[in-house]
Amino acid sequence: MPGKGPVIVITGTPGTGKSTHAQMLAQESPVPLNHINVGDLVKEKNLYEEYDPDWESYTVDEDKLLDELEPIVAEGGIILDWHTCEIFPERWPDLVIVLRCDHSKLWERLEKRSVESFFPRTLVSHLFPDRNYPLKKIQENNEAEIMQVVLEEARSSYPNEIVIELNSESTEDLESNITRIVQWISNWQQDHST
Ligand SMILES: Nc1ncnc2c1ncn2[C@@H]1O[C@H](COP(=O)(O)OP(=O)(O)O)[C@@H](O)[C@H]1O
Repeated sequence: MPGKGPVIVITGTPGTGKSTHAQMLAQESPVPLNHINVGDLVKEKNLYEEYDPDWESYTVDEDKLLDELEPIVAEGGIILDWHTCEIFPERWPDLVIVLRCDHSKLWERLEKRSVESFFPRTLVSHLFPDRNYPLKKIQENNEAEIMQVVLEEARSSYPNEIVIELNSESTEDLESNITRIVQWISNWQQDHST
């Protein structure tokens, strides 16, 4: 979709490094990119139907979310950072990055979001609201990563040539991924300058 900059979707199972990549990319990109953490936007703007405290998750109101994002996407120059991507219309993204991570490493990362292994669940939400990440959610996300759910979703929703799978297991991966995406943005910029 043409605009002042490309529309880049960064997706992947929770914990694969989407926000880390998006923040770094926003800093290093040769064109200004506005990082939109879609999960945060859903909470801030109440774009959900209900909240499930057991799973610590929101059922997103997809119509409301798309209405909110449409004018922002039309402007271009954005990174959409979310653990799913198939609801975004095919015409939106110029590039879809799917981050991947070895499942045992991913488990360790997600475990850091949870203190449930040390304290009873009923206490956790009161004492540690920021680390109230249910163990069953770690399991679910781990299985999803093994089954490459997000990758399949991206491949079935967008043309193959704009879907790129990148490993995100180390800082070396992070740096080389950012270098590669920055190069892609420079090419995009050249192709779109008149
Ligand atoms: N490529 C990487 N190498 C090392 N650590 C990483 C990498 N990507 C992410 N992390 C770490 O993993 C954790 C989850 O990253 P985050 O960006 O919050 O994931 P997401 O946005 O996909 O949920 C953070 O502690 C982050 O520092």
